[in-house]
Amino acid sequence: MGTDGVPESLSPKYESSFAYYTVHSRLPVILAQTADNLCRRKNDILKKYGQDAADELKFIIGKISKLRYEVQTNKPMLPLEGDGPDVAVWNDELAAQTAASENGEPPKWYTATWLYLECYFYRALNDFVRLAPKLAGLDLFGDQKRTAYNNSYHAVESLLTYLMEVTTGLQKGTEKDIDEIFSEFLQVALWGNKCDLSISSGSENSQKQCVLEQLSHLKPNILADDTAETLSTLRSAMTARSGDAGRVDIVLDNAGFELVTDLCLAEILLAAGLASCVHLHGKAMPWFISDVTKGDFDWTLDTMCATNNLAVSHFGSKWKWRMQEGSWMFKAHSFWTLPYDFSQMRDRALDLYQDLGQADLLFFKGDLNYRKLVGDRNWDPATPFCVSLRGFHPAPLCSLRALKADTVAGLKPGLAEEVSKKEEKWQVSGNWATISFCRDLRP
Ligand SMILES: O=P(O)(O)OC[C@H]1O[C@](O)(CO)[C@@H](O)[C@@H]1O
Ligand SMILES: [Mn+2]
Repeated sequence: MGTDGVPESLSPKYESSFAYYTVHSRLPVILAQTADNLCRRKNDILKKYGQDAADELKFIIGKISKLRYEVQTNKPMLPLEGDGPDVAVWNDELAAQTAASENGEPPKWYTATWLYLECYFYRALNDFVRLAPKLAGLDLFGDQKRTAYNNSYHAVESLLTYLMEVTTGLQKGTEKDIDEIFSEFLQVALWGNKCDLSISSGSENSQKQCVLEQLSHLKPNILADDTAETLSTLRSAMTARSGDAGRVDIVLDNAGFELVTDLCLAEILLAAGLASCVHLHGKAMPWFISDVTKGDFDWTLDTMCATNNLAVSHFGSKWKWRMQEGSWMFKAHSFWTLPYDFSQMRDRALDLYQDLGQADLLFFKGDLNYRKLVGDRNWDPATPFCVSLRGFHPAPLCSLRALKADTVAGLKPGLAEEVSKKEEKWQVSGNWATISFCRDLRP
């Protein structure tokens, strides 16, 4: 516990931690597979970017192998060399951490904080691409993300067929209870977070079964469920505006099946009259393998439009239309791909903090967003979720997360101990989840 009452940051310096396992076993595998993918895709890439980009491709592969060596041998992190509006921020942060360290040395792979080193890892990969101007825009994980969507296509079909039924029912006014629908689609978006590519070190990990059939079976694995408070806060905000629905934001996580589940939630919010517009926040660069960029978002809608399943193509065109008419908006602020936790947002990106403050409700999807919400710290799991936010509160917020990192707050006292008896690796297996809400920071 630090002097400020906030527990220590997670770090690979603790050998039994998931952070250690990540640096030791996951990151080197991700690098080897990324280099391997580039070699295998060489012909396709050169067809797209031109044969004269061959040297640059070789250069990137060389940089990736060098990074792998540096991670495995615990070398210090190096300043970024490429361009990008965030380079100065990254290099200033590296200099600040170097100056603040006991021996005046830069952070190293096995001793830095986990959040910083893992964010640096993905930013460094992007740096390599930025140093190769002929390959500008190349997404090192693009292929894996598209494969993940294609492999989950049957689950996408059943989910969107069901969404069509529900939204048609809502239009006719004969639908089931809105509370029930909201809760159902919240759980769909929650479990959509089970299948990201980073937890499986980039290997195929897509949703094969229909998620709807699994909801009741998965329900006991939701360790905190603040669905009712989330919905009632949304309704109170509307009542305060004499019934007018307002803005809801979704801070997205992964492309593929999870993105479709998040867009279903966005559609339900509008169709049920719980929101008048939804702002979707994606990433400004490829991030943690599967995170959604604007390119992934557009590809998903285009691919949906081109399929011959009625429901899938219907929502593909409807969602494109939503983007055009403005009931949906896609944003990619550079703060989401910086190494800071969200308690630092107000100081580092006041514009984003103020923008989020315009919403009635914020959804934060996934594990990394959760880690950034709680500062990636070693909390006692019974710490109230609002306390773990350490002052971050632009608007009422709800996190939907499958546990894939060893940090959690907001659980009832004793629950963590109970679950650990059922599954030893419960904090990182993705089998358990939380729906955690914070209305305001006052106790
Ligand atoms: O896509 P998500 O849910 O943010 O998960 C990202 C993954 O990356 C990590 O944050 C670290 O590798 C894990 O905790 C998690 O498995
Ligand atoms: Mn992710």
